[in-house]
Amino acid sequence: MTFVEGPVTVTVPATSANLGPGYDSLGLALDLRDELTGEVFSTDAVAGGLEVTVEGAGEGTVPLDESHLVVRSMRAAFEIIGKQPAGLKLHCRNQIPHARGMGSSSAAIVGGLVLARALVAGGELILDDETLFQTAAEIEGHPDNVAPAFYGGFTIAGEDDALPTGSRRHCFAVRTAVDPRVSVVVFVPPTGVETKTARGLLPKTVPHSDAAADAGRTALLVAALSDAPEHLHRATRDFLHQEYRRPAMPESLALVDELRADGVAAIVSGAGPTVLAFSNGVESAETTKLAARCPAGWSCHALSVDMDGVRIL
Ligand SMILES: Nc1ncnc2c1ncn2[C@@H]1O[C@H](COP(=O)(O)OP(=O)(O)O)[C@@H](O)[C@H]1O
Ligand SMILES: N[C@@H](CCOP(=O)(O)O)C(=O)O
Repeated sequence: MTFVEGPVTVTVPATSANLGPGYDSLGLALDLRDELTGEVFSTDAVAGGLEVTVEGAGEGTVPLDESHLVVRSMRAAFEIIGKQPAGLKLHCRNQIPHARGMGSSSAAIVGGLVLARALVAGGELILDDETLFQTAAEIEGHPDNVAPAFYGGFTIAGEDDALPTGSRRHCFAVRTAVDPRVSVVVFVPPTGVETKTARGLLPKTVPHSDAAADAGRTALLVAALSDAPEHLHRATRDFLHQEYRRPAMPESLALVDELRADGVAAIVSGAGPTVLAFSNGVESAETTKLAARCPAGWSCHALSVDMDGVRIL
C-alpha cells in the first residue's frame, strides 16, 4: 500500500440526533461543517511524527497529541488499512460547537476515518464504506450521529441484536426521505454538557406506557419528516430522555417548553444543551420569527438539511 502525496481535505457536517423521540436512532445532517486537512510523510519530516493545528471550535481546548479525536480515528483507519505513516500533519477548521449536542465528536470521527482512507491510494478497497461506518459507530458508542455525518440527510440507525459471543456488535443505518421544505433553527447556549454526562442521567428502565408512546411518535416523525411536516409538532414529543436531562440543562428545557407551548416543533438536539426548532426554509418569515427568540448570550443558526454527508474536497 502507498500513501498519496500532498494534502487531502475532507468536509463533514454537524448532526442532530434523537430529534425528540428517536433516542439513539434518528439523526439529521445539518449544513454546518468542519474541514479537516491531512498530509502524510514517509520520512521523519514531522517532529515527533505528529503535528496538529486547530482553528475555530476547540481551539485552545482540545489536545494536540495522539489523544485528539480526529487523530485517534485516523490511527484506527490506518490500522485497518495496515500501515501507520511515519509523519502526519493535521489541520482542523472547526465550525461545529463542541459538547453542545450537534455531533462534533461524530464529525471528528467520521472526518478522521474518511481523511485517513483518502490518504492511502486505493484505501476504499481495504476500508469499504460499511466497515468505515461500523468503525465510526464503535468509536462513538452509538450510531445515530455517525450515520448522517457519513451518509448525509435523514437517517435511521441502530444496533443489531447481540451476535454470538466473541462477535463485534453490528450497527445498521438507513437513509430515508426528508421533505425539501424542512429546515431548522438551532439555539446554542454558551456552555456545553458532555454527551457522557447527559447519558449518565438516563434511567436503566422506563415505564412501558412511555416506551409505547415514544414508539408511536418516532414512527410519526419518520412520516412527518418525509412529506408531512404539518405533523412535526406532535411527532417530536419525546418520552425517553429530555425530561431526565432537565437538571443538567434547565434553560434549554425551559426554551423547549416555551416554543412547544407556542406550537413550534422544538426539541433538545442530541444530548443537548442546544435546542433545535423545525422551520420551513432558512430565509422564511417563520425562521426570522424563531431566530428572534434566541436567549441573550446564546448563538443562533438557521440551517438547511445537508444532503451530502462527509465529502472529499
Ligand atoms: N473536531 C474535534 N477535534 C477534537 N476533539 C473533538 C472534536 N469534536 C469533538 N471532540 C471531542 O469530543 C468532545 C465533545 O463530544 P460530545 O460530548 O460527544 O459532544 P458533541 O458531539 O455533542 O459535540 C469535545 O469536548 C472533544 O473532547
Ligand atoms: N443519542 C445520543 C445522541 C448524542 O448526540 P450528541 O451530538 O450530543 O453527541 C444521546 O442522546 O445521548
